[in-house]
Amino acid sequence: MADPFIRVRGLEQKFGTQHVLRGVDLDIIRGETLVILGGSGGGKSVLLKHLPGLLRPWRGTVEIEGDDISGLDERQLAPYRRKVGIMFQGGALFDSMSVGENVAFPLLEAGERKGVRERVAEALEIVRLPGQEKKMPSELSGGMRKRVALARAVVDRPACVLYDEPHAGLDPVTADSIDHLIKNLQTGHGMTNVVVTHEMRSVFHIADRVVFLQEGRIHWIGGPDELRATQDPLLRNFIDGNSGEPWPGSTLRA
Ligand SMILES: Nc1ncnc2c1ncn2[C@@H]1O[C@H](COP(=O)(O)OP(=O)(O)OP(=O)(O)O)[C@@H](O)[C@H]1O
Repeated sequence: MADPFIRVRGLEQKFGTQHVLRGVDLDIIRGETLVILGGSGGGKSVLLKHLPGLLRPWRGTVEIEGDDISGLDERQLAPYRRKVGIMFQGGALFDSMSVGENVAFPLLEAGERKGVRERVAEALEIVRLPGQEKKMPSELSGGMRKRVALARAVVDRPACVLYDEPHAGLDPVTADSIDHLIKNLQTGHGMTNVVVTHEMRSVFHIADRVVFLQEGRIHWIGGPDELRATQDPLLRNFIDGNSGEPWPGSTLRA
């Protein structure tokens, strides 16, 4: 098996009585783009948050490059978090800060003082927003906000980037441009990508492997071609966007 950058074993998460993750085993291979699919509320975002230690496992372990991070405190987690950038759901920019200040934020948090301006400029180049440092988030379109969020996720040159629904709220063309950026980070910059999305078009464009999470467990894992051909009823309905409910008048047509 190829070299895993992140290894998840027996991961379980409970919130009160709600058992959200019920034993997830997953290897995230260095340099791949892994897409996580699944129904709403199935635990995709919770799984994503475990990867850089933003949540502590109820049971099980998460390893980054062979080191078990599941028992570490915030200070001990800091070097691992620098290896794993996150583009949060909705972009989550600080509205009172300029684009440049937003992108610089993780570097300043990590105590970096030298070369910050250059690295911010480089990150904005990568997301194809060069020279936009002075703009305020309120002046940006939804797609541009996502790009700024992506620049912030990669400014510290992480080995791996996590994306929580990067296409949410975008038109198909803008969503496609985000896919190009994601793929370019993998092929041009050697990054490992883990993407939670509902966009099937994007899955077939960017994924090397796909994981389908169902009720807190991995129901299916495979490549995009296997996904296209699958006869698994759960996956078929998901791919075809079929809830199984009848349409009004459908009996008349039958
Ligand atoms: N911090 C938390 N405290 C309590 N419950 C939580 C917490 N985070 C998530 N949950 C619950 O865990 C379940 C799974 O949430 P999660 O956000 O991972 O779903 P998801 O698969 O990403 O869904 P969606 O596609 O709708 O975003 C939900 O029922 C959610 O309410």
